[in-house]
Amino acid sequence: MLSSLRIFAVNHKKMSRLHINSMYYSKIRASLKRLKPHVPLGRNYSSLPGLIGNDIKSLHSIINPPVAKIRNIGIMAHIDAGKTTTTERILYYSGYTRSLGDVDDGDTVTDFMAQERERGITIQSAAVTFDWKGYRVNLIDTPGHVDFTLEVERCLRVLDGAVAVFDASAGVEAQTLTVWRQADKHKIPRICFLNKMDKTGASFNYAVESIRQKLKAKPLLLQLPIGEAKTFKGVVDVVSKEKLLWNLNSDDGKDFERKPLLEMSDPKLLKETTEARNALIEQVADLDDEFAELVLGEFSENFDLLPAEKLQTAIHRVTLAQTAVPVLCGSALKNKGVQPLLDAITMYLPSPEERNYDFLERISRLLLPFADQHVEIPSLTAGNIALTVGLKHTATGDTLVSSKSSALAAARRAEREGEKKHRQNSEAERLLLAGVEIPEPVFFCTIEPPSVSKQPDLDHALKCLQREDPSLKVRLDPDSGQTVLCGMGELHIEIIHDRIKREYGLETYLGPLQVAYRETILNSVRATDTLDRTLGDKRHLVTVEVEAKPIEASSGAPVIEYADSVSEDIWKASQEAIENGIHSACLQGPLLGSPIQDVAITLHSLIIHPGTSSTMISACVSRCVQKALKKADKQVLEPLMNLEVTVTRDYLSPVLADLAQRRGNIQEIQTRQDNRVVIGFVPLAEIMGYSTVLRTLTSGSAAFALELSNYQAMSPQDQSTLLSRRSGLT
Ligand SMILES: Nc1nc2c(ncn2[C@@H]2O[C@H](COP(=O)(O)OP(=O)(O)OP(=O)(O)O)[C@@H](O)[C@H]2O)c(=O)[nH]1
Repeated sequence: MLSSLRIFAVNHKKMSRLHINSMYYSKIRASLKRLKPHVPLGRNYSSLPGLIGNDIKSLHSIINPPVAKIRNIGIMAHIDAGKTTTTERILYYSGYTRSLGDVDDGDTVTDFMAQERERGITIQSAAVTFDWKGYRVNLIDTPGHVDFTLEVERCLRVLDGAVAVFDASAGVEAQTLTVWRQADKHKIPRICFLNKMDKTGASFNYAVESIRQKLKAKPLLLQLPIGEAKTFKGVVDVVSKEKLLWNLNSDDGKDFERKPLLEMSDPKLLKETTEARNALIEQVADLDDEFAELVLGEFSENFDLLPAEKLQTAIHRVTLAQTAVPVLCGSALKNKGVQPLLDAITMYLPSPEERNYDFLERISRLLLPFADQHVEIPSLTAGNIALTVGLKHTATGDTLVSSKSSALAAARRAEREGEKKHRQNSEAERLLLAGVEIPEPVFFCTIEPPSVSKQPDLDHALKCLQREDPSLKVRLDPDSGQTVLCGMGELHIEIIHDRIKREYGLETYLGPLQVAYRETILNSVRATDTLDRTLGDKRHLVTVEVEAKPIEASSGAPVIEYADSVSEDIWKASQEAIENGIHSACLQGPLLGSPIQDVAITLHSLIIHPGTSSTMISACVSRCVQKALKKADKQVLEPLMNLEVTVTRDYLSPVLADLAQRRGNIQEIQTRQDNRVVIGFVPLAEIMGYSTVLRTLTSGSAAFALELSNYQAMSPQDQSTLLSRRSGLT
């Protein structure tokens, strides 16, 4: 039996890139961060003889701990909330590193890609393994950019728990909402860390309230801050009624003192803490029957007598059940509050055996990740995260099983389950880890190799990159024969271009970046077509009649219907050829050559001469559908983005005036401390290069996040401007 050795499939020629590596980003907002000079890796890692160089610390972390002492966790957040800084502190306090890395200096462990160090952003997830008080923690730091959720999603499916990091001055921001929903989907227990408590405008209560309101979660306040913003100096542990103060003379935050709160020295804080503890006990009792029984029986008279361990065990159960989320606070940058966060990770987040996985897998070669360093290991117990190399056909989103026979057994079971479709939560579903959802790319551009002879090298590079990053799509333009890259945003394509150069040594040329439009039709139309061709001594003859009609917003692919007038025997015998023809016709609409969506195609008549090949049937159906689409009234659909701009009050007016010129539709302007948050929609075509404009308009003080909302119909005027521009008339 097996399971829960979860494996990230990574396949790449260079060992240095054997990290969890699918990428996913757009993050126009990222470019608002100041560019940083490349800083070579100069970190001081503890070393052990016999391991790769001096870079990797702990040999003891290679030895397998018991499963109950393993924590597989991810760190997730909105961009800039401080995930990487928090991870750096965690690595330092756990002894993994001997000096503190700084995102602003470009020398963090987990942001090890050259582009990450240069830009000060997280692009790929990085995994690190370290030990904390007898526990093994496998931790993944994920990117926080709002439109690039795939990398996060890819990680979430192998995690047992997650830490959601918040900027305490901003509360819940756009990307937090997105990843929170993803974590809900994968049923990941979470704890919240309100970071940046030292920052001007930091507000514990505001951030907690936004967790309650926006995430609809029940926060369990396990800590209270001592001071806020400039006065922040430590935290109170509500569970144990102790105060934790960081030694002002210790510049790395390693030294802090933990003291019980006393009536004599801290009467006010003690009163507040007792109230908070009582409220916490009541809240947990409300969510956990076992704890309620304990509290109402033995301790109903005086909650003060309830031992901290009993409360902690109940909080662990509630966290695992995901009925509430523990909340802690601190300042990673100022080195406060990170050690209690580590304690909470081991105490409240589940071990792999507490989660339901029913696999165990074996593979030939296993590696333990230490950011960009890797150590080969002979074996690993269930519940760990590891890397594997050399897989030729496995791509992101696949589930690996131990052998062909176990795969066949799984398939047989899945088949049996498929027959009992009415049963929910089938065996088949449990056999496979949830796949990743791959959003549709919204940008594309052509890419050319330096010379025709290098085209195979470029094809190979793109094939490898696509396996790592399924959000990157590559297709061949049928008219020009050029290779077309389709990606999630300007930066996504820019980084792919850069990686092809750095990792595959190919200097490629990108065409101008274009928005991925879609097309649809507005009325029903019919068309007929006949294909009559003799090849050699064989006659291929097909006649078809189809109807194309608009339908309510669908998933994108055309809905295919067969009218009663066509005999079932005839269409069933050629179903694959017919549907291939319809799909290929809908890939290129008549207006811009963009994919057609929200249409149904009905086959009304089909006459096939005996001996006609399926290629000819496909070709005839495709031509006929294209004829119908051409006859219909047509409509261009454009990607509409959710936009959130955070700007200081002084710059609000110019930002709004600029958005009005970009066909922006403002829904709401929120007040967040001294900032205004403009929330609305804007067509993607109008927002290209927005980071530079916004930086100029606001002297670099604003930030924005973008996310695809939906495809919307363009107004007749905008559509005709676009079509004239495309046909070179304007
Ligand atoms: N005042 C303050 N600033 C912080 C704190 N933690 C991080 N920062 C700063 O916030 C910025 C973003 O920090 P990162 O650690 O890169 O944030 P991130 O969430 O990893 O960002 P991405 O990886 O790009 O998603 C940096 O300039 C940090 O120095 C904190 O506790 N207080």
